[in-house]
Amino acid sequence: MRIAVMGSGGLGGFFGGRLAKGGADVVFMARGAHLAALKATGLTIESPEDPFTLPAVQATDDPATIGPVDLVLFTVKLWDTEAAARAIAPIVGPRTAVVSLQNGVQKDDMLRPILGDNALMGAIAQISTTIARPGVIAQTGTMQRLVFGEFDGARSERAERFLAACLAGGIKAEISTDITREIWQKFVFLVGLSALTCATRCTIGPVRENPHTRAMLLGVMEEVVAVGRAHRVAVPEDFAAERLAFIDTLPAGMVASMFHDLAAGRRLELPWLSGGVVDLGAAVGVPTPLNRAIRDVLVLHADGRPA
Ligand SMILES: NC(=O)C1=CN([C@@H]2O[C@H](COP(=O)(O)OP(=O)(O)OC[C@H]3O[C@@H](n4cnc5c(N)ncnc54)[C@H](OP(=O)(O)O)[C@@H]3O)[C@@H](O)[C@H]2O)C=CC1
Ligand SMILES: CC(C)(CO)C(=O)C(=O)O
Repeated sequence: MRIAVMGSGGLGGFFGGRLAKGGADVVFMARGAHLAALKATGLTIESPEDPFTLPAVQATDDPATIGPVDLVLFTVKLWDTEAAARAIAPIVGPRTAVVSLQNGVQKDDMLRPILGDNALMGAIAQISTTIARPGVIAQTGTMQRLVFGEFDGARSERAERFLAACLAGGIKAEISTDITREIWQKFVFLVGLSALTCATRCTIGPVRENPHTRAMLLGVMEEVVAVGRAHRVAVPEDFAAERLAFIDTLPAGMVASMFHDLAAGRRLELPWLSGGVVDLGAAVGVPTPLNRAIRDVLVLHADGRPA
């Protein structure tokens, strides 16, 4: 299976690396020092479970040199979505699947006008990875899971082929027949985790212990559930409470990726997380005061560290 990774950072580098290790024909799209290192010394995955190095990988910043592929793993940060989608036009043929592992529930609607309905397959990724240094991806913890599927629920041949490639590479992967619900359910958890860890500058341990922050965490997630249900997504009504129980099982030191971005003074995906909840809530008349407050206290950091 010929696979191109658009944005070979924490997420794309990790999953693209595992797919290549499993025998897929993978080309990595990257830029800057990371691209130079991939070309010079290959790709290294630092992982507590299964570290490995691929000493030589195909890497480029020019999609025109790749030719049409079977599947594009789309893994740029959300603010790069439109530009990266336009850049991959030369490698998307009539049967190419484009699988966005990005966070949030708006990513596929951002891609659809550029790439068309047929190209898109829905997906979520559960993992914690980052570019440790050029050419090197570091995984925190051992959680790694991909869930993907066609938006119409069909178990398509391209989804089955991708599943086989994932499993060959040691990726814990599965096909979902209700991928829209999966994407929203991950969104409920991610918005809660990112909102509360960023607003408090604390890990999830103290957030879930304190009655005030615990109530706010639950309230933030309840708003996401209400917005999803108003958008006719079959998220169970009590899903926020269920996620809170799940959060109680997580390591106390866990934070969201947006917390790392905030701590490092990098740009934030806030407009598509709590900000996305506010916008999507407004579109269907569902009030989202807690997510609005989170968005409004973090907004000064959304473009990176304020001067
Ligand atoms: N990392 C994780 O653990 C998880 C991340 N996600 C989501 O996945 C998405 C990606 O996150 P993550 O992997 O952490 O981000 P990274 O910043 O680590 O990786 C994105 C990479 O894409 C590169 N890039 C952007 N545009 C282009 C382009 N046109 N051509 C070539 N390369 C390009 C960036 O380069 P440059 O640095 O130069 O901009 C960067 O190296 C986000 O939506 C995130 O929320 C979801 C689950 C877990
Ligand atoms: C919650 C988590 C770690 C799950 O993959 C995530 O997606 C993020 O923090 O961006």
